[in-house]
Parts: sequence; C-alpha cells; structure tokens
Amino acid sequence: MATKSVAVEEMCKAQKAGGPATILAIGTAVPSNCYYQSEYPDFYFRVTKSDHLTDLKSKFKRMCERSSITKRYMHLTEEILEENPNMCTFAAPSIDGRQDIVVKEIPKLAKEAASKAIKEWGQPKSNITHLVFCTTSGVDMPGCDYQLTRLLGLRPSIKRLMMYQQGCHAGGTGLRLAKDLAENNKGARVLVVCSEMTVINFRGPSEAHMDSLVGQSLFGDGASAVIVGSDPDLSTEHPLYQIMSASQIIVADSEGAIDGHLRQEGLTFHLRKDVPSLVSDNIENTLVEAFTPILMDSIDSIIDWNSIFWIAHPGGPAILNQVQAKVGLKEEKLRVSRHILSEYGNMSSACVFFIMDEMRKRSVEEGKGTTGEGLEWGVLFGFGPGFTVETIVLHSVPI
Ligand SMILES: CC(=O)CC(=O)SCCNC(=O)CCNC(=O)[C@H](O)C(C)(C)COP(=O)(O)OP(=O)(O)OC[C@H]1O[C@@H](n2cnc3c(N)ncnc32)[C@H](O)[C@@H]1OP(=O)(O)O
Repeated sequence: MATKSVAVEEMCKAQKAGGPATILAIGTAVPSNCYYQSEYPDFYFRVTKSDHLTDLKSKFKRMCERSSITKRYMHLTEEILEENPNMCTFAAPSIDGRQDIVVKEIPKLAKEAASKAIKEWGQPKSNITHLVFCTTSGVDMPGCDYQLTRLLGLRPSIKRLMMYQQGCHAGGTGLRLAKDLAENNKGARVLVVCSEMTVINFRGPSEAHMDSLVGQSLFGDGASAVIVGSDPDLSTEHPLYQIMSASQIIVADSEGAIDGHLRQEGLTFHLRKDVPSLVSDNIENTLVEAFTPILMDSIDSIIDWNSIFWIAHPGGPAILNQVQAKVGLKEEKLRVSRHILSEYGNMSSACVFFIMDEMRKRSVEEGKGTTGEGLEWGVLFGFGPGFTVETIVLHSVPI
C-alpha cells in the first residue's frame, strides 16, 4: 500500500513543471479602420442622427478632448452602421446584426494577433497544448476558442477554455489560468488570446445615460495574444517575463460599479462615477497582498511602488491619474499604459498585453538592462465588472 502511494506521488510530481510560468511571445492586432478622437464627436453624432442634441454633443466633445486618446481602431464603418440603423439608436433591437459580425470577426482578429505571437515564438503550432480565449464581444456555440482552433489549424486535441463576458480584467484572468496550466502540466504551452470589438456595445447617445456616453468616448477594438510555458528551452525559446503570483479579488462595497447586460439592444454598459476612486483606494492593499507571499521579508524594500514596473489597465485617464496620485507614482511609471490608451483607446481585456508588448520593445530600444524598463519586479493590474481586480506579479528577464 505504502509503495503504491509513493508511486502516485511521484507520478503527480513528474506531471508538474519545475519553474515558473513564463511569457515566451506576444502578438497584437487592430482592425484597419482608424478614427481620430478629434474628429470622432462629429462622426458619432452624425452617424447616430443626433446632431440636434447640441448640449450633449458639446459634453461628448469635452469628454473626447479629456480622454487623452489620440486615435482608436474599430471594425464598424459608416457603411455598416447605415446598414444597421438600430445600432445607432440608444436602445433598439439590434443583437442579431451585432452577433452576425462579432461571431465572424472576433476570431479573425484573434487569429491575426495569435499568428504574430506564434511567429515570434518560432515553434511549430502543434506544440501548443492549451488555448484560453477571452472576449466580452458576443457569445456563440461552439465558441471563439473552437473557431480560432480551426482558423489557426491547431491540433484538435488542444485543451480549450472559453471565457465570455469577463470584461476588462480578463487579460489578467487569462494569465492567472495560464500560470496554473503551465506550472501543473509539464511541457504545456498555453496560447492566451483576448479579442474585443465595439460592435457589441456601440449605440447612440442618451441624455439619461451619461455612463454609456463615457463608454462611447473610450472603447476601441483590438486583439492580443501571449504564449506561456514553464521551463523554456533556452536554445529555441526566449523568455520575456516570469509570472510569479496571480490573485483576484472582489472589492468591498463595489456592487454595480461596472456592469454590462446582453440585451436585444446589444451589450449595455453601466459605470458608477466613483470607479476611479474605487480603483485608487484599493490599489495599495492589493499590491501588498500580491507581493507579500513571494517577497516576504523583502516586501519593505519594494514598498516604494516606484521601484517596480507597471502594466495598468488604462480604463480612462481619470483612473490612471488617481492611481498615480494615490500611490505616489512618478509620471514615467504609467507612461506605457498612457501611451496605449492614447494610441488605441480602452480595448478592454486586450489592453494589458499591448502594454506588455510596448514595454519590452521600449526596454530594448532604450538600452535598459531588463524587459521591465531595467527593473526586476513589476505588476500587471486589471480591473473589470463586479468590481473585480486581477493582480499579477511579474519578474522581468535580462536583455
Ligand atoms: C469594461 C471594463 O470591464 C473595465 C473598464 O475599463 S470600465 C471603464 C472605466 N473607465 C472609467 O471609469 C472612466 C473614468 N473617467 C474618465 O476618465 C473621464 O471622466 C473622461 C475622460 C471619460 C471624461 O473626462 P471629463 O469630461 O473631464 O470627466 P467628467 O467631467 O468627470 O465627466 C463628464 C460628464 O460625464 C459625467 N459622468 C462621468 N462619468 C459618469 C458616470 N460613470 N456616470 C454618470 N455620469 C458620468 C460627469 O458627471 C460629467 O457630466 P456634467 O458635465 O453634467 O457634470
């Protein structure tokens, strides 16, 4: 009996990887159709036939000006919106038209990002063992995970997980799952993909729903992908970041802070005004909780949050400003998050991998010693519906 249980323990141990889950490649993609934020209020009020709402238009103009966004990419064009006039009202039945687009286009955009990640990784795609797919843009059966497997020609025995409707924190959730999959399955290579489109929540303005209008000023389309695995083969694979810990919490007294509901009129978006303060009030506790288990005694040395690199979901400028002020961050700490917000808008779950990609590229270009702007430790921080926070502690690698 004793011999048997030792054998079982050994078998379990042999199935696990030895080292931490590691990000081995990153890819990103956006649709070709680009909207400049300075021109967007005119486009938006014209296409939604709302030019007569002059006060609302000037409010929207101000929001766009203060959004710190330069441009956004969207699959939606004026022609598509003319063909689907119900998408342009605030709440007319339009889910079928939206679903017809996203069911096809979300996996296609995901394929573009994933193909870039696979190319950078440089290994046969048949070596991908697991797929985690995140989107808040529509639902379908079989899901986007199935469609992407077919589009990329991944092996039919790939182990898939589809995460619908997780909102902006799903990039962090995907990494958290990838860490568990990679560390508990020796040799696993996990493809994590986030793909989002405003097709599902684009709608006309309403004076009674300013939170919806805030969403219309911020959201953009984008897809991003990473490949995660433990114990990289250093002769062929190139580590970018190690994933050292991952946690998720529901913030106290935050019910209804960020909600979305899939209805006949598409995905509605609800945002409490206090979201920026909810994020900033909770960030320090979340950071201490995430770093304490891995750094233990040396946590005091890191308590200056300027000594780590930051990959923060850029929900909106008000959020980044309040986080920066609350934690006492120097201006440069959130510069990459701000850059991605400026260049692409809020692409929901896809944002954090765009930021990670930009950070490792800049670190090389600027001659830094590590992929984390020359620093050793960093945090990836995502928040979304609930109000839910994902915190991932990252360890950079030398360049
Ligand atoms: C989807 C997910 O899962 C995760 C996400 O990322 S959710 C998105 C999170 N993003 C945010 O919370 C956005 C935070 N807000 C901002 O960054 C800025 O408000 C902004 C850039 C959008 C606009 O800048 P601004 O014009 O200076 O903001 P502000 O003056 O506060 O708001 C403009 C108007 O909208 C109103 N408003 C703003 N947020 C509102 C809300 N959530 N609900 C209702 N009204 C709101 C304000 O009251 C104001 O109206 P008045 O002019 O009548 O006072």
